[in-house]
Amino acid sequence: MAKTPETEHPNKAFGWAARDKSGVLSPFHFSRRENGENDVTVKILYCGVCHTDLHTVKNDWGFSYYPVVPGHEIVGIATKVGKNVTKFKEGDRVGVGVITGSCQSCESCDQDLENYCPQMSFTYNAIGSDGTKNYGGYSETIVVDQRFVLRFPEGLPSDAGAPLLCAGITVYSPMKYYGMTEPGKHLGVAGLGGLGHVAVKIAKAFGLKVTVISTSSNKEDEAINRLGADSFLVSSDPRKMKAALGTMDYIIDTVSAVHALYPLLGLLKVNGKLITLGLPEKPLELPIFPLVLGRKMVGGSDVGGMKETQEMLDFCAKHNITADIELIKMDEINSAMERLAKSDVRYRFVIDVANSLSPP
Ligand SMILES: NC(=O)c1ccc[n+]([C@@H]2O[C@H](COP(=O)([O-])OP(=O)(O)OC[C@H]3O[C@@H](n4cnc5c(N)ncnc54)[C@H](O)[C@@H]3O)[C@@H](O)[C@H]2O)c1
Ligand SMILES: [Zn+2]
Ligand SMILES: [Zn+2]
Repeated sequence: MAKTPETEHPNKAFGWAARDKSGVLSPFHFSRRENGENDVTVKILYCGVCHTDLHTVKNDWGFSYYPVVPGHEIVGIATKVGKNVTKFKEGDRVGVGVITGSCQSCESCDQDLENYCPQMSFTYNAIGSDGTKNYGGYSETIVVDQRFVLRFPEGLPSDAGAPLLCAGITVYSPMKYYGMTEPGKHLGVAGLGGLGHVAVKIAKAFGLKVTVISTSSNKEDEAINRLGADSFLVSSDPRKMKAALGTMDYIIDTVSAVHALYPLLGLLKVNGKLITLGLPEKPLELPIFPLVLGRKMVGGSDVGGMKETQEMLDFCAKHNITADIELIKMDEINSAMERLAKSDVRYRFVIDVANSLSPP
């Protein structure tokens, strides 16, 4: 008889999955592999809700592979460690982020850039190294090779710290790589959602001057008084956009939908850098004139390697950086997804997995 998600591995597992592009999530029985020699089994406590989870359950990119158990901002407790595991012991608080596998021998892996390995596998909606499908953190447990497990620093709370495992590293890594950490330089953050609000906090810890660029003034007060931004620019206000032309050294663009890059490029100084992190379902138009005439750069970045993710967690613990979260129960996920689609969240939903997920 063909193996089903419930019978392909020896250990029973339970989570919530989307079955089709309606994106509606519902209870799902499946199974997890036996804890191998290099593996850590994690009892999941909290899991953040990233916009990538929403893109995937809705099949925005056309490669969703149902059923999908999303979730890649996972904090939990190690309950089993394999005999070759040196980094963790049972009872340790650990994190699991966006990637759970790579070849471990290519040029990227050798440079601690597993995120750019050609054989990198995502935590969900992907095939793992054993040839079976990966299911993410909207579930009770997960089994992960120790290379892809993070030590969760003592000072970080498990719930508000969970979003750092994707949102945190996704904004930290390009800031480091593209040299966007020089104190006093001016950073624009376009899109004030999960990624954007963490970008503001990390940028302030690096000593940057931060301006949030947003389509409306709704979040202005919070951005400045709660998140610590220095100023707020409403992109739908032509007068303010004109006054801000050529004032920014760098921009981090976290917008999740198709949008124009032209106005953002105009905000950059000569030699300015626009780093796009959002993953809209259709290509963006790249205006060449402002790039050429201002020697500007447009770049991208995909999460970060494991070494840098650990560095980011330690940095956030040291600087008391966490996400601003709305804690939800597992059975509130469908309304949370609807609210996320409308940008109605301050600023990241986190599922209280351990206290709200139980098999029916
Ligand atoms: N590069 C990576 O490694 C990586 C990692 C995580 C997420 N992502 C992607 O980044 C994007 C943002 O993720 P998030 O979790 O922060 O999402 P989010 O929904 O929390 O935030 C997105 C922000 O974009 C704004 N926005 C949406 N449409 C807009 C438009 N047309 N114009 C201007 N602003 C608009 C929203 O108001 C919101 O503030 C998603 O596309 C996600 O898939 C990329
Ligand atoms: Zn994510
Ligand atoms: Zn590799």
